[in-house]
Amino acid sequence: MPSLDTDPIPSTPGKFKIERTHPMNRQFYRCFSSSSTMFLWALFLIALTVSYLSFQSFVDSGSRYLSASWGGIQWEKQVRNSAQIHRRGGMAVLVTGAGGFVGSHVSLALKRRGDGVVGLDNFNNYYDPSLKKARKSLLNDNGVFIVEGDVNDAKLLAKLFDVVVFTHVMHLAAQAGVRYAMENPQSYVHSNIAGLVTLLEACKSADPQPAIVWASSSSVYGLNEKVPFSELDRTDQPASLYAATKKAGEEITHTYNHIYGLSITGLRFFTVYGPWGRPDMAYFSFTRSILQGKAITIYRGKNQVDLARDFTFIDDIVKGCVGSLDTAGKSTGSGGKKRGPAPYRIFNLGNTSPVTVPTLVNILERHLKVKAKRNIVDMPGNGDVPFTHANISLAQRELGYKPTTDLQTGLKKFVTWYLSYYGYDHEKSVN
Ligand SMILES: O=C(O)[C@H]1O[C@H](OP(=O)(O)OP(=O)(O)OC[C@H]2O[C@@H](n3ccc(=O)[nH]c3=O)[C@H](O)[C@@H]2O)[C@H](O)[C@@H](O)[C@H]1O
Repeated sequence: MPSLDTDPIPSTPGKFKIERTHPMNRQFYRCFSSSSTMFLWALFLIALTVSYLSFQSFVDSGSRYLSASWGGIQWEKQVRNSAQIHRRGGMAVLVTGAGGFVGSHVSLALKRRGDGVVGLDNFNNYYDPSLKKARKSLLNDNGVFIVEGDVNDAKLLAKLFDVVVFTHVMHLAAQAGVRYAMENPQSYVHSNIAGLVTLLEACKSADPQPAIVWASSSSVYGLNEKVPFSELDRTDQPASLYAATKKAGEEITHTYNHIYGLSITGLRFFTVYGPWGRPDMAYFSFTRSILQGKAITIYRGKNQVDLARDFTFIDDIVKGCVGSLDTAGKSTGSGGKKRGPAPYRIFNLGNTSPVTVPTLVNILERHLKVKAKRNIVDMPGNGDVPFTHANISLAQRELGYKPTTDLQTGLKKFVTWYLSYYGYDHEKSVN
């Protein structure tokens, strides 16, 4: 029999370090040599662990209670007021990502026509949170209350559905950005997969169930080369993790439609731009750099072909979102049980006229009256696709969707907003 003093032999050399037994350790081993002492020690350790764990859970629940930014009578009153419907046949809509670019515009449009709107946003710092807070304050001035919280917070969602009978959910909260997925892949799983499932679980259990309209993405077309992209084209070749999570969202929502009777409409947005936009997007960051006199990097595709996007103006996208809410059929389930088939729809929301990135820069130069310093580089393998181009006939037919703003006009509106928001103090225009 090997004694306690014998060195253990590692099964995989190098996996753990062999410690020479210290004289102090010998005493420690002797302590355990009698079985009754060992039993007492074990009891003591168990008691210690149990009291530590209960203390931890007390601290956790206490701090959650103290730091929770939602709950309470006043909070519920704000939520109810915001959800008030002020037109006949109006809807009560929960807008997730309401502090975001598309979310803030859609919330305002719904509120202005008399629908009830409650926002939800976690105000994360993917880009300058002060821009999100400024959107929040604009919405607040227009009677839209944004709850600060995450779509992964099932308790918060349950509470919201408890306080308000939402007829619709406009789900826009997401981790956006194609190239950032290589830097922070987990954030895409957290928001676009886990967050989506948490939200669908809440919607499935709500009684009555709301109809759901949510943001998919043009990026699901990935390496598809058939143009223009139609909803029937293949979407099984994503070029980025962002695209893959959006594609997964389309499959996940299909499951909830199939099993629980949730009414689902997925919208494939094509590179949305405009006032109050996202600072991480090319048109926005180019504007900032041009004004600051910094060089901009323009990616170029294979064989020196310019990249192109079907840039779509925010007002057109808002019309598509509102049209989707207006035409969404009802969910059929209740109490988590399906009572019959419910609609499952997917639409492209694009502009149908792709423009190359260098042309986008030319337009910005004209509007800003400043020459850009261009640094043209080959497109790195970072998830980008060479071009996008939407076929919108389905959305035209079913939603009455008809984009009316060309890139020239839309960028003019963006630049006007940019200069009024950031002024000419270019140092202020941080990311
Ligand atoms: O339709 C979508 O579903 C997506 O649209 C948007 O993605 P993209 O179409 O990639 O927009 P965006 O980043 O503005 O790059 C535009 C062009 O500029 C090029 N580009 C970009 C940056 C740069 O420094 N240089 C450059 O040439 C770049 O190579 C590209 O050709 C949303 O961000 C995304 O969240 C998602 O909603």
